[in-house]
Amino acid sequence: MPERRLKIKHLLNRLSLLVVAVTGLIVAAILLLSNYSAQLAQKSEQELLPSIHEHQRAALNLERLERMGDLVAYGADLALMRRNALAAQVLAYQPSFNFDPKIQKAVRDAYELIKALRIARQQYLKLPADHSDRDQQLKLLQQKEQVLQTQWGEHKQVLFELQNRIITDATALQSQTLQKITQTSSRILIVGMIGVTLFVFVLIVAATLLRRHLVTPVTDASRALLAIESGKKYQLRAADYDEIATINHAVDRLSSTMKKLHEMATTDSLTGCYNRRYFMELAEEELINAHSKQAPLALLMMDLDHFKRVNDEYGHATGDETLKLCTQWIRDLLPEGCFLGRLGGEEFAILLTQHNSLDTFKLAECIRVCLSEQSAQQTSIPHFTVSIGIESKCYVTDTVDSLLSLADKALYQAKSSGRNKVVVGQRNSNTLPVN
Ligand SMILES: Nc1nc2c(ncn2[C@@H]2O[C@H](COP(=O)(O)OP(=O)(O)OP(=O)(O)O)[C@@H](O)[C@H]2O)c(=O)[nH]1
Repeated sequence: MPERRLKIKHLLNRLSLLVVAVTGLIVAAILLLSNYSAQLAQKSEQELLPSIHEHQRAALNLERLERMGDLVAYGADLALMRRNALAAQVLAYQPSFNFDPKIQKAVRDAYELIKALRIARQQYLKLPADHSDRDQQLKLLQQKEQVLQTQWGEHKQVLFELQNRIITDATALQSQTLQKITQTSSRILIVGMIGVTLFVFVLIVAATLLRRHLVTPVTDASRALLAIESGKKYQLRAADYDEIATINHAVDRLSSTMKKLHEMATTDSLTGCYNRRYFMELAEEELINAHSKQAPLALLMMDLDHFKRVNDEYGHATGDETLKLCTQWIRDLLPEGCFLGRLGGEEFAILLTQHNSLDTFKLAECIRVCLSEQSAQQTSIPHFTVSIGIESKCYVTDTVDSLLSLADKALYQAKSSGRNKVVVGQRNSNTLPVN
């Protein structure tokens, strides 16, 4: 049953939804706070500011009342006293003190005192010169005036304290308003900062998810394609999304197709060893390598003796089986760094790297003897022998073709001198071990 995966568009939809939701929340929070701040400012303007102004006005009026009282209590001009007493009356009964009954009472008491003081002063100043008991009356009026002045002095103190309280209250109201506005501004700032942080966080989460589920798998797939192109190994992680799974599946199929194609292009279908074209390519590379590193390199040409007879006497199928077993046994004998190629028919070539001449000769002998022995023991095929010609790289001018041609000549010699032999090429034969 195929695994059920989400499509990439679902991932993108979810991420978009997340970003939109978070942005909406942040905008809503900022709008709410801004609205609250605006309301607060409006409230301050409508309620607190008039109240502050009322307090400031009351404080000023109290000061004016004190000055008026002083003019009445200690003045000598009756007209001026009368005007001030009238003004004090107007002031005492105006609504600017209504916000506090205690102040209202103190102001009205002040007016009553001012009124009493004006009457006492008037009586004192207007006492007729021919009054029968003038001295006595003056003394009494003076005493009364003094009592009232003392009372006025005490009441002025009360008014002064009230004035101070009003100013303190007004200042408190002012700072309270400012504090509220500052608090709201700070809240807006904090919410804004939290919002921006949240938004950045959501963006990071979105980027991480996109990277994990989209960018990395696509990058991996592209790396895998490059690896397939250069014949290297690759590894793909399990896909979380449908489209990525499809890409990974296509990459795997491409890889196995490429492997099959490469195998078909490089190997011989009957024996599984390298075909002539690929063997020649490998030999070219190894020869260049050996030249640059001054390393030894040898070529062996091997041919099955009288193979035609095998086909003729046992049939083509047995001939094929013989070729298969022959290559299998040779492969088992070859050390690391050696390549076996089927050049055609029953003719094989072996490329040996990192082998000196003696080792090469020994290996060729070993192959010859082993094949003969193993085929003798094998019941499914007839006994067979092989002839081998060897040629080693001697000069920088040596090419794969020239080495093959020289090894072929050595093989021809092996055949013509009786078969089942290893013959070293003429260039190396006088100094066996070769090279
Ligand atoms: N069964 C089978 N036979 C093949 C194949 N390729 C070539 N041959 C046979 O190999 C034989 C080669 O014979 P020859 O070239 O005359 O040489 P030989 O009989 O081995 O004799 P010498 O090489 O001189 O020892 C031919 O009969 C080819 O038909 C193959 O893929 N399968």
